[in-house]
Amino acid sequence: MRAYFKKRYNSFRFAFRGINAAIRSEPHMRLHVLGAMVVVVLGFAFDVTKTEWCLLIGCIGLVVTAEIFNTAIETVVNLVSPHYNPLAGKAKDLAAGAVLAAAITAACVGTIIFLPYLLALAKVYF
Ligand SMILES: Nc1ncnc2c1ncn2[C@@H]1O[C@H](COP(=O)(O)OP(=O)(O)OP(=O)(O)O)[C@@H](O)[C@H]1O
Repeated sequence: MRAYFKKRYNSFRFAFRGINAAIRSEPHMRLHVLGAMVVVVLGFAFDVTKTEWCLLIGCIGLVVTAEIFNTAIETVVNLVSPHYNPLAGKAKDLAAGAVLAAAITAACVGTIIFLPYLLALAKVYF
């Protein structure tokens, strides 16, 4: 039983090490984290609804998860194909495309949620 919990504990430790490695080594990941912080601050500032929080948190999770998978794929590709290979390039392009698709989705959701709040704020001042 003790060995079981130690194994589960180590699995979490390795997973957090992976997230930490992505934040430390990937400038894009740091940009995503910064973007997530801005979204959370705006969420509190505009006092968004519970449903809107769920959508915003879901989008943050989607983008961060896509970036971590992208980093993992890039790392494996660099390991198995350090020299030029069209398939290696395709794998990296696909992984980067997944991040872009997630980021576009998040940008659309963010615009739909925050634009009405921003317009209402603009009406108060102008
Ligand atoms: N081994 C390779 N063979 C063929 N094309 C490659 C190879 N490595 C990279 N490429 C091409 O160069 C592009 C950029 O690759 P790179 O490894 O610099 O990733 P990146 O997009 O700069 O990632 P990041 O900035 O997140 O590290 C890839 O999307 C791919 O088109």
